[in-house]
Amino acid sequence: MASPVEVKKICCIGAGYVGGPTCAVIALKCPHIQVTIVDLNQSRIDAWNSEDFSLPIYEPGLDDVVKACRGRNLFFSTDVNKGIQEADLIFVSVNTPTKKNGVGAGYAADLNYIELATRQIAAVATSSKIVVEKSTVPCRTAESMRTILEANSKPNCRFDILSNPEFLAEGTAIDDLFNPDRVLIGSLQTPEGISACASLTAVYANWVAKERILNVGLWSSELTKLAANAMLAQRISSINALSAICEATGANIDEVAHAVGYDSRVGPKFLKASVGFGGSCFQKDILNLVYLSESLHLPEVAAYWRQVVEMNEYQKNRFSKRVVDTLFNTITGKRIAVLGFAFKADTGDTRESAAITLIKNFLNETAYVNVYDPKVPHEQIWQDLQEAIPNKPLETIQKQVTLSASAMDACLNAEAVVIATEWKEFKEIDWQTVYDSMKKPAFVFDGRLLVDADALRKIGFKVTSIGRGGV
Ligand SMILES: NC(=O)c1ccc[n+]([C@@H]2O[C@H](COP(=O)([O-])OP(=O)(O)OC[C@H]3O[C@@H](n4cnc5c(N)ncnc54)[C@H](O)[C@@H]3O)[C@@H](O)[C@H]2O)c1
Ligand SMILES: O=c1ccn([C@@H]2O[C@H](COP(=O)(O)OP(=O)(O)O[C@H]3O[C@H](CO)[C@@H](O)[C@H](O)[C@H]3O)[C@@H](O)[C@H]2O)c(=O)[nH]1
Repeated sequence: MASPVEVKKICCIGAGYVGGPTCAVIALKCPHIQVTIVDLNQSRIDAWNSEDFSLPIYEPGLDDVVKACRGRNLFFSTDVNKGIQEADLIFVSVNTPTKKNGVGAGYAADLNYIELATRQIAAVATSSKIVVEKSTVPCRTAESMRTILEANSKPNCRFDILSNPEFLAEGTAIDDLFNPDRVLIGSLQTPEGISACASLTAVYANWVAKERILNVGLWSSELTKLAANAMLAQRISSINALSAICEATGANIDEVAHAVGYDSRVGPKFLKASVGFGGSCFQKDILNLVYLSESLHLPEVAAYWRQVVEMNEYQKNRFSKRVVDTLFNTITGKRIAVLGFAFKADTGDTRESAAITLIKNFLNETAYVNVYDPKVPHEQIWQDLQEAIPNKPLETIQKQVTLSASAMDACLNAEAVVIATEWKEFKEIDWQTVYDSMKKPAFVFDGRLLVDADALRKIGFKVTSIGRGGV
């Protein structure tokens, strides 16, 4: 094996939900390494550099990490070329959304941002680099990156490509990065590939135990990321499918999940029934896996994974329908308070949030909707609703939707409260005051199994929870 390069300067291309927190934590844990995070988006970089630390993403504990190292060994910049030129190791952490047009539209990952970043590395690098795929990509993307880099490299520039997918979850990103279940590094099993892998392993070894750093082949690493997300999402769709049976039979999904999860072969995590999973990753990565399976002429495999996403759509629509059915089969002209807009608690991210589908369905039934979320900016909510309902002008949507300043405000004069995100503050609301301010009968629909349904019933609410008999 060639002796591994000691990494002294890291550049991360993409200052988003992954690049920002991941590389900020590397800077914190490796004070001897200079870390520069670059992005084309000027306003995002300005926010990362803002004096009052109003960072572009909300993530508990992130501001402390950035405060500890920004200006010391952590830098944010729009000068992508300089970042590339100076680094020994480059993380490519750009977005890989689902393709909207062309071959594979609606399923395949859009690799345009990966390709542009790779071409930029090839064009401006004047010394050898280790290039690390951090973004989630289809299996064998590293091969395309290598072809682009090798076809465009200058003399004496060598590029070694690694796959190092990220497993952090939003809302717990800092904790996940401090104490990862595992760090996965995929490399070609050549002397150079193994040496590059050793260089990156040495970076993580500053704070991650060696036995948690897994070294595998490149393609296994790329596929593991898709597989991990598919299997996590599959658990949620499985428990959500069972929640429908619970509602029809009088069984209680929390009791079923608890008892099933007690089996050590199953385990208790990711068995919380909900109004449906959201987030930028699960749906995108499963559709990516579906596309991969179809491209490999494995239609049964594709159908198997597609069903996980279909079950999720069913769950969101089934929940909205239960709201309408319970409110005497019509919500026309009725006011519904939707508590939570983020796809999960402790994040301001709304990508693929179940709340968007619920609100769209309520507006379709010509209801009025009050929305409150403690972290999602109002412009984001308008943007998401406009994208979800492209056939209605924003002004029309705004006639039906009010953005409220608090949960209490949202519930005022409403006929029903729908809990779409499991923010802790919704558990702690003064529900008696909410009840007093609502129209009667006052309904609560708990899409997150968050509140104490029996306590609310004692106040007078009619309560319907996912996976339980209602009212
Ligand atoms: N969000 C998560 O929790 C999460 C977790 C694990 C993996 N991932 C994966 O990580 C990748 C990034 O996700 P994200 O949520 O951070 O995306 P994001 O959209 O928040 O950030 C991506 C950033 O890359 C920038 N960018 C794109 N092309 C660029 C270029 N050529 N040069 C410089 N900057 C460029 C964009 O401006 C954007 O700010 C995706 O592949 C995603 O699937 C995301
Ligand atoms: O028991 C559960 C667990 C989660 N969810 C929902 O599932 C979605 C995703 O939650 P979570 O996985 O916690 O957040 P993400 O930030 O989307 O993280 C997932 O996606 C990331 C991006 O690929 C991966 O890195 C993480 O490992 C993976 O957990 C959210 O809407 C949750 O509310 C449930 O409904 N029930």
